[in-house]
Amino acid sequence: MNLNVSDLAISRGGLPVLEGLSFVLEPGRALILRGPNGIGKTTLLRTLAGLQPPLSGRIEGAEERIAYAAHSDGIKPTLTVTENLRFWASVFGTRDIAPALDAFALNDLADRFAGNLSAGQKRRLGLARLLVTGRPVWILDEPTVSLDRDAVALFADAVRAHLGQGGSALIATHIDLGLAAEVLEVGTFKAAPPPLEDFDGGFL
Ligand SMILES: Nc1ncnc2c1ncn2[C@@H]1O[C@H](COP(=O)(O)OP(=O)(O)OP(=O)(O)O)[C@@H](O)[C@H]1O
Repeated sequence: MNLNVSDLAISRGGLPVLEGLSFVLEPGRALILRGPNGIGKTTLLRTLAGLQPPLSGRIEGAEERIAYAAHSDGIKPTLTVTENLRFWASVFGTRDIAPALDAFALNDLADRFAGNLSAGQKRRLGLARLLVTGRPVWILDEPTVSLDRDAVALFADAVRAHLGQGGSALIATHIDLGLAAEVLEVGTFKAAPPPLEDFDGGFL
């Protein structure tokens, strides 16, 4: 099933950010979001994840199918790595956390409290959560922040495996992940600034 986005307009803090955005994300495909800081990539991902409504347009194929990895990784610091993954598995109605531990090289850290992990280790745990969701559409906001080169490679491998199993991924990133993916330049869809209600006042 595709994720279909048609003529989407979105806002943040009451101001329009992007408009006229349309794309299709097919099973087995990855789409990389590119664009300068502040253009609206996070706002777009938040909207697709259902955290805020669009101004207008249509999003089809998102319901109950999206796993969202945001800037904040949402790990529970007083639970161990294993307990975190088991917690998320129970939330999403899945059982097997072993592939997630393996994919992100977390076995040696399995009994450590998540709050005591390094930034990159926490990020690996946050990304491992994707695997226990069982959800097919991964929405990822700068997923490689804090990751070293080996961990970036692990992440790219996990995405490739996910695509190979018929999943899809929409990834906002400033780095080259080495994935066979299309690139969507978000800046093309920058919204026009709202008209000034008080035109003269705008100069004062
Ligand atoms: N909580 C907020 N309240 C109001 N405005 C916000 C908020 N967060 C972001 N913005 C503004 O919304 C616009 C879009 O921000 P967004 O975070 O979507 O950009 P981005 O493309 O993801 O940027 P970056 O590459 O820096 O992560 C920016 O002008 C930003 O300043």
